[in-house]
Amino acid sequence: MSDAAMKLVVVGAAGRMGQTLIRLIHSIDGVTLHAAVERAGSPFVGKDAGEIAGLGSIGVVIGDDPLNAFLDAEGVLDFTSPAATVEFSGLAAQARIVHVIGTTGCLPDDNAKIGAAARHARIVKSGNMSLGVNLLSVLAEQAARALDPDDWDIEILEMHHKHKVDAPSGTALLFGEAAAKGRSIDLASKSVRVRDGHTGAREAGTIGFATLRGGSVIGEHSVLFAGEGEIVTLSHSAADRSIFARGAIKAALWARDKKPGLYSMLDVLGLSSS
Ligand SMILES: NC(=O)C1=CN([C@@H]2O[C@H](COP(=O)(O)OP(=O)(O)OC[C@H]3O[C@@H](n4cnc5c(N)ncnc54)[C@H](OP(=O)(O)O)[C@@H]3O)[C@@H](O)[C@H]2O)C=CC1
Ligand SMILES: O=C(O)C1=N[C@H](C(=O)O)C[C@H](O)C1
Repeated sequence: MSDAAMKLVVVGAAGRMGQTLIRLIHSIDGVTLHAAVERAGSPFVGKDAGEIAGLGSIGVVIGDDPLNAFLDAEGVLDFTSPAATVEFSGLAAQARIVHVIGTTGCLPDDNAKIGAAARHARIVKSGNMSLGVNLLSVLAEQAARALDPDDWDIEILEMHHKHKVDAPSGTALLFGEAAAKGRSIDLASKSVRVRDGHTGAREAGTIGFATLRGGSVIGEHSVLFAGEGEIVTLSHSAADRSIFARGAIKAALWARDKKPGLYSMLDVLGLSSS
């Protein structure tokens, strides 16, 4: 593997995560900001990425041509939108580079296209890039395996800032998948994502989701195991977006010498059980 700093592109450079990534790349060794990209027509195109991220000028101007940015880069860090991420995965495959995907809200059709791109790109995708959440997902899987579904109900609660556009959060779904794996069930057929009106009693074995939105909350998640007379709660609080950015950079460096394929943060962190 090369000793030179890994050349990274940040797409969605002016967004909440894009700015956080640019600040972190600037402050650590082993990675360098090769290019920064926003959508064509964005008011941030042509501006210095460091100025937008609050660093002052760093000499990297935000562009709107992702393929050109990817061709001489080694990896792309992507916290944008599902449509943009699908496009970027195809371009990352063309450029044969690492694509770290933090974008949430992808539908099955989007994931199929991302999976196809992973034949040529090294893709790491996760609904949450933090160490804490990924560790907690392993614990949620273990708890779900240990607790009888006839006696213990699983509910997943999340709260995020008022600007978030997808629900449930990628992290809530990650916890849901972990709990479903622990119970050896299919999440899609067992999840209850909305309750309203006369719902009837709770069906045993289902996994419920509840979503709160408001203010500037970065990310609060709880996985509740509710039994007769007791509740076990696994919870995670994000106090700063740098936990996600740090995970994304770690993922890019990890994937640098891997074969093309679709990987998760559990693979990156050595927490994968299968
Ligand atoms: N996995 C994880 O650990 C985390 C995941 N996320 C996820 O990351 C995503 C982004 O979150 P956040 O940073 O808060 O959102 P923001 O809306 O602040 O940032 C997204 C940025 O991407 C830009 N963008 C959208 N489409 C394109 C495109 N085609 N080309 C270039 N840039 C584009 C947006 O521009 P414009 O405004 O013009 O559309 C915007 O600047 C969400 O899906 C969120 O859930 C967030 C935090 C952690
Ligand atoms: O949109 C966000 O902000 C976040 N999105 C991710 C999610 O959907 O879980 C991760 C984190 O919670 C912040």
